[in-house]
Amino acid sequence: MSVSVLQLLWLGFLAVVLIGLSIAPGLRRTHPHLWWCLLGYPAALIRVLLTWRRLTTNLGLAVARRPARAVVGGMAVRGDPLRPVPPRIGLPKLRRGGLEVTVRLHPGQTPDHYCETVEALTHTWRVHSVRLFSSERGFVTLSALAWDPLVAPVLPYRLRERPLRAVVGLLEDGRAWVIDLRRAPHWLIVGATRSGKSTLVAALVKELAPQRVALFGIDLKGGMELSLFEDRLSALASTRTEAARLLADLVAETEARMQLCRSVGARSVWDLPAKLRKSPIVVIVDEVAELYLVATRDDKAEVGEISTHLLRLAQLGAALGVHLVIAGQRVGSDLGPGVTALRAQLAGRVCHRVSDEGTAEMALGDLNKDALAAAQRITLAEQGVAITADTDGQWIRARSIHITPEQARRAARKHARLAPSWPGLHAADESDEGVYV
Ligand SMILES: Nc1ncnc2c1ncn2[C@@H]1O[C@H](COP(=O)(O)OP(=O)(O)OP(=O)(O)O)[C@@H](O)[C@H]1O
Repeated sequence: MSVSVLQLLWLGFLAVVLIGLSIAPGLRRTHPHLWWCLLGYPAALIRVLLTWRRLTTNLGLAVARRPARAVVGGMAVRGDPLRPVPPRIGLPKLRRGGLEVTVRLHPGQTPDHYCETVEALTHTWRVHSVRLFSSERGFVTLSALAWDPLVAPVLPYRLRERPLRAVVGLLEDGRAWVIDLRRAPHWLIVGATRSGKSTLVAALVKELAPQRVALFGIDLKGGMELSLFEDRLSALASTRTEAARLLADLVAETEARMQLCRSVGARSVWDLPAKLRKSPIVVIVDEVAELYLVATRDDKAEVGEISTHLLRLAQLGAALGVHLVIAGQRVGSDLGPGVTALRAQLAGRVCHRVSDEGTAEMALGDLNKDALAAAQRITLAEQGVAITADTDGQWIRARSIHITPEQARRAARKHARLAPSWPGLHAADESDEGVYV
């Protein structure tokens, strides 16, 4: 019996399909991105194209060419069109761990019509999530993610190093999570114990360590957390008195920078001529509530002083290259009016799992109620997961890279020579090492 070429092709095709089906689960577990390119994306593409008409009809997004009303024998009748036309879509594009499809809106439709349908799209396409954005009038882009990238965040690529910018993790939409101090000069990071605050701070310090930045630490838990990076810090305050002194000095430095800018007619340190330019300063405060605790009358005076200094640094610092990163477990309005006033200046926000509503409210309540609800849904098992928002008020789920204390300590030690000496902030070494502003 002779086998025709057609039969051979058919057998070959069958073999490829069977091999594909048998290796798919293992490949998905071990090499999810490869699985997505080879098998997941083609299957999802076929599913999107095959279900589009039925999906949009069921969701009311397909419209009839003719009006739904007609005159029949002198009567106006209204009914469902027989064959509504679905909105036109382009070919779904392959994206890292997902796909993207652009939809042309029917006349009269707005992106809001699609916002309500993302849940249905997620189920029909059998993907982890669907997000929607509109970058061009008359079109919306539906961006689907095949799985939750926050389960095991791996940075897909390295971004170009830019001063005061740190890649600290992954966003839910698959992009890198960047803390950019030029964009949002001051940050508030909150989270209950074991929620991942210190890991995030470690990731931030590890990224800032190779840059020409002066790092300062205030850690009233006896320096337990920030002493890891001591080699790279220009100063570390571990008592409240030391913190008050350090903050007073930093305010004096900020005022000196202001004078300097005024004398040469610059509007910010970034506009200063290169030879006058100063190292940016990043002040990291761990467990901010400790700074505001009042037990005795003497404490009250010191807390008032610290509160004023922090507020001044936050108000003046943005244009003068002085940045605050304030972290804490409990940051509620009960700590005093100074904290609420400070919060207003901290445009960058990160809220991990929190144990009290007041702290989540302090971090996100003034931005978006949805963000607040999303933060309250973070579970105990989701260590490192947080809701983050910066200057544009948009919020998103994110997860920091898991940096161990040892990795952070090693990075600090490696770049210790870049720590400018304080006071005076003289560069510790004059080599070309590090990223310049
Ligand atoms: N991004 C992450 N991915 C995976 N695990 C993480 C992540 N961040 C933190 N963890 C885990 O959570 C543990 C606690 O994290 P971390 O010490 O950063 O919490 P914390 O909020 O600073 O706690 P505390 O306030 O008690 O110091 C870490 O030991 C680590 O095992």
